[in-house]
Amino acid sequence: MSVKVFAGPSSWIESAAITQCHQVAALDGMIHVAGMPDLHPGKGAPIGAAMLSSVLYPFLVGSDIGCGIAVFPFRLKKVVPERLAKRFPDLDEPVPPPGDVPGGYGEGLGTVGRGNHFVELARVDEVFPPPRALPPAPPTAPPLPPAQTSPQTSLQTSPQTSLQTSAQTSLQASPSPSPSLSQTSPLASRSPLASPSASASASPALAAGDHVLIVHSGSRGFGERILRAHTEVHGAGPATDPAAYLEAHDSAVLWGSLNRRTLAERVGSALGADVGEPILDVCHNAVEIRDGLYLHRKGAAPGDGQDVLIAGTRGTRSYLVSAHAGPDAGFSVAHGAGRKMSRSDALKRGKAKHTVEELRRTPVGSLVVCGDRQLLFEEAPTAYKRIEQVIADLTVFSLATPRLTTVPVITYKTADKHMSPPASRTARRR
Ligand SMILES: Nc1nc2c(ncn2[C@@H]2O[C@H](COP(=O)(O)O)[C@@H](O)[C@H]2O)c(=O)[nH]1
Ligand SMILES: [Mn+2]
Repeated sequence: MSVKVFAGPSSWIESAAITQCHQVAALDGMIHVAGMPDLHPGKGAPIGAAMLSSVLYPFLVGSDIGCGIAVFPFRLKKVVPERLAKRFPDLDEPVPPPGDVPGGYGEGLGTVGRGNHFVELARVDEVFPPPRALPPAPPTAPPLPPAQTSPQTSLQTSPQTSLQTSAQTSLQASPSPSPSLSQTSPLASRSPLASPSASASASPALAAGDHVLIVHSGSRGFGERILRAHTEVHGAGPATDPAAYLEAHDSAVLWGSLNRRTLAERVGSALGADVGEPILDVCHNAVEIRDGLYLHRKGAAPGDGQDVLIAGTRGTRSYLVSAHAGPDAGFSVAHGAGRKMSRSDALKRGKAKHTVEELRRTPVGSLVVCGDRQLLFEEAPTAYKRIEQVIADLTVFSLATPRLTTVPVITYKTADKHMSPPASRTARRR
């Protein structure tokens, strides 16, 4: 029941998020809570955290089970952003599901979903020279770098804000997951997505100027249905039948991945692009079984020996990193910049600060396809923390090594009826 937050003295972490980490640490069976530098408060549980426990808690994964970020090589003959933005298909309209869709859940396949989800055409910007040798994941807790001690003082606004303390509540004996479950769960042995830590670090064959499609989406209504079935009976309590929850969870993880591929194919075919196999597809809301324990991740990417795209915002760079996090960090890294403002604050402040036109063309010159004005403000780049700070923290704490950056060209959030595709404009003229 320890809590450790990987944020340096210059990083701003809301005290409410630290409080949530300690509340989670006090749960029965909880062993360790690792907060990432993009840590921020969520609904009842922190976002940007990896939580290791002998007890399985579905609410710690949340409703968007299987949400993740995939990066696809996206080869286009000519990139004229204004023209391409108009050709994006309506990604709020689902496609017919295949017969063997995971979990038999057919609704909403091929849709991006609202909120933070997005499909982004991005350009590879800076490619960093390869590191000489990646440090292996430490077998035990590494000594703290100097930066780790300072935030303890800078964040001491409440008794619960110290960054590495033991939770006040003592660990109560709780049943460990049965060994047979750990061995037989699909999570223990199946696909790299279902077993996030299993995937190897691949060197992406990308060069500056190449284009990629970044797809951030989850399991839409499927994950929500799975969580609701649990919470309606047990609220924030543990899963009484972990195997049943895990079976549904694994289907949602696969569904999320299928959805990201479907989105990439839809956009590829509408834009006339050649879409390759994903360079990476990493799920940041899931539970992994590790040494017979449950490692819950909510807004945290598996980070022990694999590449991860850490999203910035639609108006800043994103970073592809090689992750090498150890047990202290819950074998995890950040998944994004993390929200700095609540949606309502972003809306209120944004309206005073930005025009809609400003938000449709970002400071890096990229275009935003978003027909929903409110979402434009809620998701403004200024609503997020600085991605450079997140990456600096991951680097200082030896959790990740930056490999390259991407810069947005077109970010699709939701259909914009003013930007109809050429085909429908032609149809209307007839
Ligand atoms: N490159 C972009 N990144 C974005 C955009 N909108 C949000 N974000 C980042 O994604 C993470 C994901 O958050 P999650 O908790 O919903 O999984 C978020 O922290 C932002 O940093 C965007 O349009 N483009
Ligand atoms: Mn997500």
